[in-house]
Amino acid sequence: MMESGVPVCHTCGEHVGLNVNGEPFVACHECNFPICKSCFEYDLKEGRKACLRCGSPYDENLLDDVEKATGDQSTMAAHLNKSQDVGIHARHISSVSTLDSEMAEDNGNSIWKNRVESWKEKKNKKKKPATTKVEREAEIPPEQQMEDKPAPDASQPLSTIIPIPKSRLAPYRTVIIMRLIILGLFFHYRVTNPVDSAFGLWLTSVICEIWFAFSWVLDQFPKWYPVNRETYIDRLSARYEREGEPDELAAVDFFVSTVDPLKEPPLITANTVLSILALDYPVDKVSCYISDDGAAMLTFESLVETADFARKWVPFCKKFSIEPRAPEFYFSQKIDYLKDKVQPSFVKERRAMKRDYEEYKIRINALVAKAQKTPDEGWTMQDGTSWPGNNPRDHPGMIQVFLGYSGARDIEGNELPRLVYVSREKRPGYQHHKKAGAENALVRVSAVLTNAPFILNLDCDHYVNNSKAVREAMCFLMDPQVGRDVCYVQFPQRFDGIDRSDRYANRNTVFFDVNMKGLDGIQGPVYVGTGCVFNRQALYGYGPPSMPSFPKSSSSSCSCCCPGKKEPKDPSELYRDAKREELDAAIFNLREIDNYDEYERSMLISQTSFEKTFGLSSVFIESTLMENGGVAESANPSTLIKEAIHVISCGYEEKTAWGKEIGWIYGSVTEDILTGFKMHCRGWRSIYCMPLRPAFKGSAPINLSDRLHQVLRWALGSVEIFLSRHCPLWYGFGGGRLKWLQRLAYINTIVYPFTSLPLIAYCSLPAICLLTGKFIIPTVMNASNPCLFLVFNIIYIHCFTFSNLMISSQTWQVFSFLAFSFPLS
Ligand SMILES: O=c1ccn([C@@H]2O[C@H](COP(=O)(O)OP(=O)(O)O[C@H]3O[C@H](CO)[C@@H](O)[C@H](O)[C@H]3O)[C@@H](O)[C@H]2O)c(=O)[nH]1
Ligand SMILES: [Mn+2]
Ligand SMILES: [Zn+2]
Ligand SMILES: [Zn+2]
Repeated sequence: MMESGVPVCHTCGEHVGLNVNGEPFVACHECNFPICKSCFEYDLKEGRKACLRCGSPYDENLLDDVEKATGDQSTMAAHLNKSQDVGIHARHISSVSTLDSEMAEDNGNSIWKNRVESWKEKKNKKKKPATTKVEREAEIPPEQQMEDKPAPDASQPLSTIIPIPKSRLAPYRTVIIMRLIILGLFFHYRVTNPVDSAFGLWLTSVICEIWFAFSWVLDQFPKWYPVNRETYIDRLSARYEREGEPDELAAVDFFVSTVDPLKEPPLITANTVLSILALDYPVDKVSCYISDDGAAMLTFESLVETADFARKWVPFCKKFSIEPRAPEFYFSQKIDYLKDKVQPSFVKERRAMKRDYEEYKIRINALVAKAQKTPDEGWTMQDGTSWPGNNPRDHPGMIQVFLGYSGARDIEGNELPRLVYVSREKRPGYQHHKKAGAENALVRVSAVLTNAPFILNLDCDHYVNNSKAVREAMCFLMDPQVGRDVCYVQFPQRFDGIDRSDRYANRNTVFFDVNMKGLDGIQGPVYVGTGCVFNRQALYGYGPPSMPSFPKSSSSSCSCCCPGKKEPKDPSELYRDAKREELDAAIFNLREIDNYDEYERSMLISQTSFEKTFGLSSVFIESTLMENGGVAESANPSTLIKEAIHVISCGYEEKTAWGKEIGWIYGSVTEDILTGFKMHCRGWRSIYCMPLRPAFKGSAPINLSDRLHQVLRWALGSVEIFLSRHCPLWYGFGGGRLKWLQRLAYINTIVYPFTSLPLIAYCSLPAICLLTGKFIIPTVMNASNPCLFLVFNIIYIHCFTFSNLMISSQTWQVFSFLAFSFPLS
C-alpha cells in the first residue's frame, strides 16, 4: 500500500507514484495536476507536452528523460496530431438550418442530397449487416464466448412471464383481505360510537380516516397481480440477425429533451447523447434527436464537440464492450476495470481515451464558462453569422444533422448513428406546451427524416446504463405475439448519487419495484416520462390492431381517437380497425398516383382528412401511412429538410389533434401520466421491463428546495388532470377498454395530492385534543380495548406509507410517533 498522501492520477486512477527523491511525482509544477508517470510518458509519446489543466509546458527535466527514452517518435506524433486537429476543427459546422437562412438551407439540402443518395446506394447493395459477425463476437464478454452454449432457438418466444409463486402471493393477498375486514370493523366502531362531547373533532377525524382508508384501497388493489418478466436477447439475435442476411432489427428514434443548459449541464446532456450513440445496436437503426427548447448556442456548440468526440468514444466502447457507455459515469466507476478484459491493448487505449475525454471535458467547460454572460449584441456563430436563437422566446426553427451516412465516420472508418439538433420555432402568442410540445415536435421531425417504427425518449439527465436496453425492449415489441398490442415498454427510473438513507425519497422504491410490477399484471405500467420505448403507431392515436374498431363517428375527423358511443354491431367488423383500413386505402392511392405531380398528390392526400388530425404536411402524413416505418421512397429528398422545418413551426399544431388526441397529450405538467392514460384507454397494453443491469440512470434533485418544487409540480400536474376532461374518474368509460383495476391506479395517481388536506387536519387533531382536553375516541375504550389501539395504529401507519407525498424515513417516524403517543396520552 502506498501512503495516503500520494495523489491519484487523474487519467488512470492509479496513485501517481514517487520520484527518485521519494516525493510524489509531479509533472506540472504550475498547478500540480495529478498525473502518474506512465500516463505522463504516454502523453509525451502522443506529442502533448503541456499540462492538461493549466496549459503550461511540462517540467523540462522530466521531458528530457522521457524523450531520451522514446526518441524521435514524439515529434512525429505531434505533427500528426496537429494535422488531425486542423481536420477536426474544419469539420465544426457552425451553420444551422433555419427557415429564414438561405445559406443554411443550401447546406441542409446538400446534406440531404448526400444522405438520400447513400440510402439509394444502400438499397442497391442490399445492406450489409451493420456489425459483422466477428465484431459481434468481440462484444460478447469472454466468459460467455467460451461456454459452449446451445445455439438459441429463433422460434422460441422472446420473453416469458415469470409468475410470482402462489406461496408468496397468497399470504400477501390474505393480509390485504384481513386488513380490509379489520378496516370495516374499525369503521363500524367509529361510526356507531360518536363522541358527543367533541362532535366536531370526532367528525373531522372520521372523515379523515375514511379518506385514508379509501386511498389505501386505491393503492392496494392495483397490486393484486404482480408479474415478473424475463427476456431472451440471444433469441432476438438469432431471429433477426441471421448470419449473411441483412439485419432485421427495427429502427429506433431516440429523443432527448433539454431546456436550459445553465440548469441542465451540457456535459450531462452530452453524456446522454454519447451513451445513445454507443449503444449495442446496428448503427443504421439508431438516430438521436436532441430537442433544445432554450435555443441555446451553448447546447448547439457542445453538441458539435460531442459529435466529434463520439468518433473516438463509440469505437472504443464497442471494441471493449464497456458499460456504461456514458464516459463521465464509466470513468468514475469505482470497480476493477480490468476484470473480464482480455485484449492486451485495453489498458493503453483506456488511458488514451481517458485523456481524450478530459480534453473534451475541458472544451465543454470552456464553452459553459463562455456562456455565463451573454454579450449585448447576442451570440455569434463561428462563421460570423448571428445565432438565430438569440431570443429564446422568439426565434425560427433550427435543425442540424450531424454524423450519419453522409456525415463524419468514426476514427476506424465505420458509420455512426445520426445525430440531429432540433430547436422548434418559438413565437410570442403561441403556446409551446413545455416538454410535451417538444416531444411532439420531435415526433414530426423524426417522422420526416427517419421515421423509425419505435421511439425511445429520455430526459437530458438520464443516460443509457445498459447498452443492450433497446434489445430488451425489442424482445417485447418485435415479438409477433406479444408486441402487437404493446404501446410502450417502460423501464424503471434509477438514480445515481443518492445518499444512503435516500433523504428525499428519490428512489421511489415502492413505486418502481412494487406498484409498477403490479400494474404490469393488469394492463401495464404507467408512463413515467423517461426511459420508455414507444410504438410510433400508438402515438398517432390509433387503437391496437387486435382490438375491435371504434365505430366511425361522422362528426369527428379522427374516428380512432374518440371513444365510441356504441358498440359495433356487425361481429365481422369487430376485429378490424377502421382507421387502419383507411390507411391501407390511402397507401394504395399513393402508389397509384406516383405519376401525379406534387400538388395533385397533396390534394389527394388531403381528401383523406388526415390534415385535420396531423396538420398540413403531406410528407408527414405520408410517413404515418408507413406502418413499418422508413422514409417514403416517393418523397422528394430536397423537400425533406424544408419539411422538417415546416413541421416544427409554432403554428403547425393549430386546429389539429396534436396534444389533444395524438402524440404527447397537453393539459398537465405531468404530461406523462396523461399520455400513457390515453393509450390505455384505447385498449393498448404496456410492458414493464427490468433488466438485471438497470437500463437507464438519471440524476435526481438532491437538495430540499429542488425536490420540494418537483413534488409540488407533480402534485399540481395531478390536480390539473383531475380537473380536466381526461379525469380517470369519468373519462373513457365508453370504450370499455380500460381495465377497472388500471383505472383505480390512475385514480390513485391523480387524487393522492388531496390526501395532504386530511393529513394536515389529522395531524393537528392531537394538539387540539391536548389543548381542549377533549378526545376523538370515547374514553371508555382507552385501556380496555388494546386491540382497537393496534388497529387504529396500523391504519394510521398505512395511510402514511402508501402516500406518494414526500415522506422520508424521518418524517415518517415523526408521524408514527404521533400516531402511537396520542392514544396513550
Ligand atoms: O419546456 C420544457 C420543459 C422541460 N423539458 C424537458 O423535460 C424533461 C423533464 O423536466 P424536469 O424539469 O427534469 O422535470 P422532472 O420533474 O425532473 O421530470 C420528471 O417528471 C416529468 C413530469 O412528470 C416527466 O416528464 C419527466 O420525464 C420525469 O423525469 C427535461 O429533460 C427537460 O429538459 C423540455 O424539453 N421543455
Ligand atoms: Mn429531471
Ligand atoms: Zn496514470
Ligand atoms: Zn498545470
